[in-house]
Order: sequence, then structure tokens, then C-alpha cells
Amino acid sequence: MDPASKDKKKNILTTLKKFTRFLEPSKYILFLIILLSGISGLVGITGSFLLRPIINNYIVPGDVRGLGYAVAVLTVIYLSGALSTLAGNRLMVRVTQKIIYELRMDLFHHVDSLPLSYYDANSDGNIMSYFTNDIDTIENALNSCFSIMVQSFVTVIGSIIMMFVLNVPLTLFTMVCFVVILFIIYYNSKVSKQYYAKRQQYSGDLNGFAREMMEGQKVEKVFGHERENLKSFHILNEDLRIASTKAFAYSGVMTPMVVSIGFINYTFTASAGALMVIKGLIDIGTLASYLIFVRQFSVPVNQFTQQMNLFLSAVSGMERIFTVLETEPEIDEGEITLSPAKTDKTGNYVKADDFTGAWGWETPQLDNLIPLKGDVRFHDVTFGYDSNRKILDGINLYAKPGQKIAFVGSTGAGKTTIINLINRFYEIYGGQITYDGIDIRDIRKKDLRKSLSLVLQDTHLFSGTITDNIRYGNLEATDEEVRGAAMLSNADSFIRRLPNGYDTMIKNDGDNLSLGQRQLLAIARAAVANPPVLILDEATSSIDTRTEELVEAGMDAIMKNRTVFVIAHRLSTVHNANAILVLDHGHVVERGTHDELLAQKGRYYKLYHGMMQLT
Ligand SMILES: Nc1ncnc2c1ncn2[C@@H]1O[C@H](COP(=O)(O)OP(=O)(O)OP(=O)(O)O)[C@@H](O)[C@H]1O
Repeated sequence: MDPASKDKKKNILTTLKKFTRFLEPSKYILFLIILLSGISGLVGITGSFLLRPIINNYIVPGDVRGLGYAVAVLTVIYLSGALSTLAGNRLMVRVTQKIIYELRMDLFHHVDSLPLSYYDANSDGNIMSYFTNDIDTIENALNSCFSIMVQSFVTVIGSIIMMFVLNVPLTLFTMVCFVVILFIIYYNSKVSKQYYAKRQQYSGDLNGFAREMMEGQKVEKVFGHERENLKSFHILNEDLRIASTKAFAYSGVMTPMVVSIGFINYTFTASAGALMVIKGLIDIGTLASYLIFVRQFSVPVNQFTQQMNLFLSAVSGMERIFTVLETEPEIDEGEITLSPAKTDKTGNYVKADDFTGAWGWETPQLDNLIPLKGDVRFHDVTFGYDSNRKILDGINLYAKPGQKIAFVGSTGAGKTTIINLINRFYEIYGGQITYDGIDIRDIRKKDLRKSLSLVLQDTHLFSGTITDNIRYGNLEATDEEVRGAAMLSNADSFIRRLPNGYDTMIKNDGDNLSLGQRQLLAIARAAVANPPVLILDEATSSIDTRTEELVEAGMDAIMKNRTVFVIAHRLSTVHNANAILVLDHGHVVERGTHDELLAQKGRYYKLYHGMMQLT
């Protein structure tokens, strides 16, 4: 065996071994299913074998009573076989759904815990296809393969034993055919598995492309990219067509070949057996029983091969799913958590049983809590999305509680990247980021992110009502708090004008709302979270002046008494910032208030006077 095929076999076994953890909880039912499938297989063998005594003892001598008795026994045997098959199938359907349910849950949970870098490297469509294509193939295989393969296996082995019992020379010839059939199956499965794996990969790519195209419909239409998109889709579709054709062609020839060899075997053994009967070497009952085994023999082998294809494509699906399940999730070694806080008699900041309106950082080392204030500092921070390209280099900045810090700089300067690091969406290479004096790596991510709210220019809305979407910022918020947040952020007036007000359903990521309205909802969502630190990415997209005023007023309202980081796309909005940081190629090149920076007559001055472009 060549090393490559040895590796593949090892891979299949390793994948199956990994998959046993999903089978483990249902192991007793699976054992029962194996037993029931085995009974179904044995019933077929027993029925065929009994034909010999029935012919020899009742039909040839003409014993009608005895024949009636034998038919009754056969009926009971076949009925018990049918009942075993039925019970096995019913149980398998239930077990399959249980296994698939657990697999989907694990997959979703894991995909949800992966770092953003994983999403940067994998297309949405490809990730989606784990939940659709791959899970579907595993479901199909579990539904049918398991019991049919056990049943076929028992039938094949049982038939071989019975054929040897009935006649050794004829069976030796049948065995030659059997080996040829096994060789065809082995070779065919080996080749078709490769194409099944490719097919699944291409199908993921195709889904990804179609999804991207649907999401970017407006851009596609505006730039007239229909023809190019069709061309790219054609290439992906062609790859999928070729891989699918090869996969199905290889697996498709297996059945006719196995059946043909079965017929050759049948013709030969029937002729040779008939001669043996004429010569008196065997009796007619033995020949009839033997021929039924030969006839039946190719059916389970054939079934086995068909199920093998399903099984192999399910293994490809499992392999793909395990590569996701084994991807390192977002690391979170932080132990410091947020707790409701109160001040005790001695003036210490301590843990409160209920929420008092204040939060504190609870550390394993200290009895008292560290007050949550919103003091964020960068100390010599260095970062790159991939190891060979530095995006931020030696960034130092501080934001004291309640201060407004604005980032300005040309596109690609690193403004969004700084925000990504405060949230710990990505890990820094060098330096340190502190929050209220604590290294953010020591804070549990969930708690760190709870203390920050993010308003992005490209607002993401979920399917649900307007209220649900605002409440996304704080799931415990009451309806009054949701309305309060909407009022504070100026979203209330437009919401109330909608036909169903706060109960209006958001469709397709907010397609039924204007850009400005979506921004207002995002601000309301941040307001309801009520965090000490707020990160705002100003909208660059032109919204009408009236809505723009509303958005700006909404932002101003929620900025009060919080530390705010603003990515400014218009210099008119940063006048009142406590500090403006001008970024260029990952470095802070200027810092100061609006007046200080104008006085410096540097880059900010040029930007402000239109001597340089901001974006
Ligand atoms: N997910 C990512 N993976 C790899 N590189 C990235 C990623 N996001 C951003 N970059 C790169 O990092 C650099 C800084 O990008 P960043 O988004 O921080 O710029 P920005 O100042 O916010 O720009 P803009 O004003 O256009 O939003 C750019 O060169 C960009 O190509």
C-alpha cells in the first residue's frame, strides 16, 4: 500500500474516532440498532437456507401438510425480520436527529467562539456550507448507512458461510468473483472520495460567491458587473460540475459493474450446479438454496457499495467540520470580571448583591473592587494582522475617564485597528493596553466588552423588532429603558412614525430602514448598554442633513460622562475633543487639542484647511 493511501485510511479512521464522541451518548440504542439490523440480515439467510429441507423433505416427496407447516414457519421468520428492520429504522431516525442536533450545537458554539482572524481568512459562504452541505451529508449517511451497512455485512458473511456449507467447489468460484467485486469497490471508493471532497469544497466556494453577490447587489448593478460576476460564477460552477460529474460517475459505475459480475457468477454456478444435479453429485434442494444465495449475494454487496459512497462523502463532511471544531477558539485567559459595586462604611469599593448603578473590577488577588471608570491607555503598542506586516508601531495614548479622544488620519492609517485592539478583537504583539490600570489581557473578554460600546458606521441589525434590536445592547433592559435610550439618541421620533412603532419588524439587516435611521438605532443600542467607554465610528456615508443633525445630536447626548473614542471622518465634529490624535501609517504623528494642533501648523492644520485630503 502506498504511503498516501495509508495516510488517507488513517485519516478516515482518525475522523471516525473523533466522531464517536457524538455517538457515545446514544451507544446503547446504537447497539440495539446493530442487533436489530443483524437479525434482519440473519432472517434472509435462514429463509434461503431453509429452502433446501423444504424442497428435499416436502416438495420432492409431495408432503402438502409438511409444506404448509414450513410456509407458516417461514412466514413467522420473515415477519420477525420485517419488524426488526422497521424498529431499527425508527430508532435510527431518532438517534440521527439527536446526533445531528448535538453536532450543529457544537459547530455553532465553536464557530461563534472563533477569533475575528478566522472570519478574515474564510468566506461566509464556506462557513455556511458546514451547516448546510456537510451536516446534510452526515445526516443522510447516518439515516441510511448505519443499519443498511450492518445488515449487508451480516448478509454477506452469513451467505458466504452458508454457501460453503452447501457446496465448496461452487463457492470457491463465487469467492473469486467476490474478490474482484471487492477490488472494484476499493479502487472506486478511493477515487470517488477525492472527488466527493473536492465537490464539497467547491460547493462551499460557490455558496460563498453567491452570498457575496447577493449582499453586494447594489454595487454590482451600479458598476455593471453582472457579466464579470456571471463569468466568475461560471468558473466556480464549472469546477463544481466537473468534480460532481467525476464523483457521481465513479460511484455510478460501481453498481452496474457489481451487478454484472453477480450475473456472470449466477450463470456459471447455475450451469455447473445443474450439471452436478444431473450427475447426482448434489440434490435439487441444495442447488435451489445455493442459487438463491448467489442471486441474493450481489444485492447486499451492491447495497454496501452504494452506502459506502454516502459514507465516504459523510467522512469528507466530518473532516471539514473537525477542521473547524479544532481551530483554536478566541483565547481568553482573563480572570478579572465585572461586578455590581457599592461603597462600604469605610469608603471601600466592594461587591454588591444587586446592581446599584455602579460596577467594579473583581480581581482574584484583592478583596476590594477596582472602580470601573473608563481610563484607557496604550503603552508602546505594536500590532499587525499578519506577522510580516506591522500596522501599528509604538502607539502611546491615554484617555482619562470622561475624555473624548478623536482619531483622524488618512484612510488605512490604522484608526479602526486601534479600536479593534481596545475590544481585544485581535491580540497585540508588543506593549500593553490598560483599562482602569489593569492589563486588558487580564480581564475576561466578555466583561471587557460589556464595559465598552461600539457604534460602527456599518450598523448590523438582526431579524426581530426595533425593540429587540435596541435591547441587543443590554438584554435585561426593560421596555421603558429601551424607549429612554431611543429618546436620548433621537431615534424615538422616527420609530414612532413607523406603522408598527417599536414593534416594526426589521428585515434583511435593516433594508426597510434608511442609513440614518439604522445609525440612530445603533446609537440607541449603545445607549441602552450604558457603558463607561464608548467607541464611535462616524458615518462617512452621506445621509440627509436633517438626519445627520439628529445622528450627531444623538451621539453628543450619549457621549456625556463617558470616555469616548471617535473615529472622525469630518474635522467639524472633533473641535471639542480633549485630544485629537493624527495617525499616519500606524504612527501617531501629532497630538493635542484642536487649537494646539492648528497652532502647530502641521498635518492637522493642512487637513483642516483643505490642503490635504482626510480620506
Ligand atoms: N482584517 C484585516 N486583515 C488584514 N489587514 C487589515 C485588516 N483590517 C485592516 N487591515 C489593514 O490595516 C491597515 C489599517 O486599517 P484600518 O482599518 O485600521 O484603517 P483606518 O485608518 O480605519 O481606515 P479607514 O478610515 O479607511 O477606515 C490597512 O492597511 C488595512 O489594509
